[in-house]
Amino acid sequence: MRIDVVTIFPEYLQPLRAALLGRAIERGLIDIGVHDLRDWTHDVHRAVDDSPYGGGPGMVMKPQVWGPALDEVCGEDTRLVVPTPAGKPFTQQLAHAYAAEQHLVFACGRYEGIDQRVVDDAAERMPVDEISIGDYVLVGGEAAVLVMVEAVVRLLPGVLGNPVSAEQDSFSDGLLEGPSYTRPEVWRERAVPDVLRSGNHALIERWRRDQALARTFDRRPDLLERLPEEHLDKHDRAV
Ligand SMILES: Nc1cc(-c2ccc3ccn(Cc4ccccn4)c3c2)[nH]n1
Repeated sequence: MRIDVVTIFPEYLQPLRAALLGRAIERGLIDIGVHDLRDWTHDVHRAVDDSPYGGGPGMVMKPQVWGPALDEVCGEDTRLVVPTPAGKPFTQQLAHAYAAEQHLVFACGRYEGIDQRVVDDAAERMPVDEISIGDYVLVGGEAAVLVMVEAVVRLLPGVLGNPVSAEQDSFSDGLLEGPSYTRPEVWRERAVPDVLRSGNHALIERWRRDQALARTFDRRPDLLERLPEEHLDKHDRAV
């Protein structure tokens, strides 16, 4: 998979080259390109924004700069992803869909966003998704891209040391993950739940599912409403 990011703050994307993602790049599992949008400006001031038509606060990013940038960075098999507070929600399901793509290009806006004609024009040549990572407002798209790239790349074969955990993720079975424990057995007078040291794998699996159901019910009841009917057995309903 190839990922390209267009931004006026290329340095903001440096974390993509660290740790797990950095190792995935070194191992050739992904290629990542970060491009400075100002490389496509034409004026001495390298302007990327202008006042909004219709008035209102802030500035809007110029189509004459974004257009040529995306023309050059995007290719035949590109999916363009544009982070925005007004986007469709980014979910684990969407992360899996993106992990199957050949080429993702992320367009990082700043100010009040990018002139809408840039998205409309690109959508005539490629799939374009306007995506929100949550119901809060950031200053620009870069932090959203770091989140999405991490969620996508960890799903690629060979990236995670323990691939099983990608399937057992929170959300993968529709529930939140329950609590985890490691040594020591007792820490600040708090003991690890006995069942986890019982060696009885059926009991452990049942306890973990009960914990996941209880936590989901408490923190994200909306996820339970979305679960397909057959997803909960009669024991689950009793939890
Ligand atoms: N889930 C998300 C995504 C964003 C996001 C993504 C890209 C941009 C480019 C500019 N801004 C600031 C801004 C503020 C006000 C209205 C429009 N945009 C962004 C914010 N915020 N929250």
